[in-house]
Amino acid sequence: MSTEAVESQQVVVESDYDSPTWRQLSDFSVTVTGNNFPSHASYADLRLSSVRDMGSVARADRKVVQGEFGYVLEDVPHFADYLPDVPTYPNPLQDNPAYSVVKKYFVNEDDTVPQKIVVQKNSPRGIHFRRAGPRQRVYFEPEDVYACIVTCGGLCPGLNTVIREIVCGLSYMYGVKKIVGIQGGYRGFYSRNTIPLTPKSVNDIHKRGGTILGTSRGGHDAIKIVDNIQDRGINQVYIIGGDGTQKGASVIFEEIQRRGLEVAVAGIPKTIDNDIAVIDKSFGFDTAVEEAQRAINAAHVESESVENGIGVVKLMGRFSGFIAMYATLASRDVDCCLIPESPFYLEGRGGLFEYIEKRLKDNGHMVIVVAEGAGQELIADSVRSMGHEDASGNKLLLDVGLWLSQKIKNYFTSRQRMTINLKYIDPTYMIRAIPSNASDNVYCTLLAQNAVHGAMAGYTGFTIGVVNGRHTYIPFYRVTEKRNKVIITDRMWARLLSSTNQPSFLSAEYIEEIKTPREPPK
Ligand SMILES: Nc1ncnc2c1ncn2[C@@H]1O[C@H](COP(=O)(O)OP(=O)(O)OP(=O)(O)O)[C@@H](O)[C@H]1O
Ligand SMILES: O=P(O)(O)OC[C@H]1O[C@](O)(CO)[C@@H](O)[C@@H]1O
Ligand SMILES: [Mg+2]
Repeated sequence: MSTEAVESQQVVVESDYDSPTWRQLSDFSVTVTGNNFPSHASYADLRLSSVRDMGSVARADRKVVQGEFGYVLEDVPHFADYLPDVPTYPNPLQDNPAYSVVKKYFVNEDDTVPQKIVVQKNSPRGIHFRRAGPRQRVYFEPEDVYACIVTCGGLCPGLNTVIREIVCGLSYMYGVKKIVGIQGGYRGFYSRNTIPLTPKSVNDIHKRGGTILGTSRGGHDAIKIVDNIQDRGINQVYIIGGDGTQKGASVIFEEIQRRGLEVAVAGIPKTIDNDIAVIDKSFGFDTAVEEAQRAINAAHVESESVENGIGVVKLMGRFSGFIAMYATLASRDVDCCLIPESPFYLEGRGGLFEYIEKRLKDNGHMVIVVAEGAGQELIADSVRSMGHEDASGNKLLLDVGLWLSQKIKNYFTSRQRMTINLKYIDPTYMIRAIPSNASDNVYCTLLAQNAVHGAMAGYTGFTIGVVNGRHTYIPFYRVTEKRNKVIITDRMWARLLSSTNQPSFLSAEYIEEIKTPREPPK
């Protein structure tokens, strides 16, 4: 990087991420001089001075570096930000025979990955994340590392693969010997014994579904958890779980930082629903879509074997319909896909019943895929809402599959409209409990290895994720502040609609409204 380019870099502390476009605080930005990207130590100094200048509006937990042409690096914390005197060591990978012939194995310290890859000639370069991978120097001697792994939230194919590859990555790449598993999710830190993990003990766990460590919802007590980490002398914490888990990991990291501990906290995002923001895809999703085909095939075979057969398949997806959408697109046997993001209605013109009737008349059978979070507002209208939450505070859903099946049956039996033959298939937990497929296994391996490289290099308070095909370290707040959802005005949903030929359930006014460009604010 040239000196001129470096001289124009500025460090700012973001004040308000809730606003749709993030605000540039030029009054408080600091020009970085020197002949390299900000080193961690100087960066920390700049960051803290910015924080002081900005008083109460500053967010000390966010590291944002600005460069030319609208370049923004949303960086992750590093030990050097709050522990300036921590010694560093050469990366032991340098002497690893497996990597000895690799020409450029270490990641350049300055490498970052853009979030937005489709750009126009004059558009700003936008948000970037720090590229993941091994660094020349590490912040731990292998014999000093005491690592732990915990899995939280619901099951997902690939959990065991990630556990296996963290253990093997730490052992084979860095020579780490002390690794333990925390049993039963977050509460296991303070209520259960740890289990030792070695490459031998995890050797074939990737062939099994579930998590060998167990998991749970609720039970997140940051003080007790960090007390336990401190008491045991653990200095690397690998936390595998969904959005709730990553929020919990962020709180643990803050407490660790507040206590000034040299403990790296690395999150590995997990969710079968694929609803974690920023990342291209979450592990286990491919496996889920593949396994869903079996249920859809069964529904298709059942429905086409009888007169006016209807197969209803419920798939997971509490807030996002990605599994349902991809499983539908993959199968081609699905006539209608219902997801939480696309409200639908049953009766009247353009409604679901009208479509089913037409489809049965034309084809003699049909398959409906419904994501578990779809139509919840319709069910709540007709059934008294349970209004319950699970131990983590997630709203418990009403069974849309059962409800929909009953509604369809009622519709066709009332006034002797048509004799139908409906089969309802709920494969949700069968899909979640299987081992990951080959492609997810590779994906899990790379996530685990890059999480290990990050922690060894002194990065902390990060989630490892693939952004535009590249592994990156993403600040926790980025993956927890919102959920990834199917955008029904994007091309992918249009592709689905054109493949199933189902109604969009959108009113003509709504379609007109989104097509009309809005007046820019004066
Ligand atoms: N805002 C939060 N702050 C601290 N801890 C949290 C927060 N939200 C959730 N957790 C903790 O994270 C753990 C997992 O959360 P949750 O049960 O919501 O699953 P998840 O990680 O979102 O995965 P899933 O995709 O299965 O929902 C629980 O132990 C819960 O107590
Ligand atoms: O029954 P559990 O374990 O609470 O999990 C159910 C939820 O977990 C998820 O699979 C997310 O992990 C959701 O799709 C589903 O609603
Ligand atoms: Mg969740």
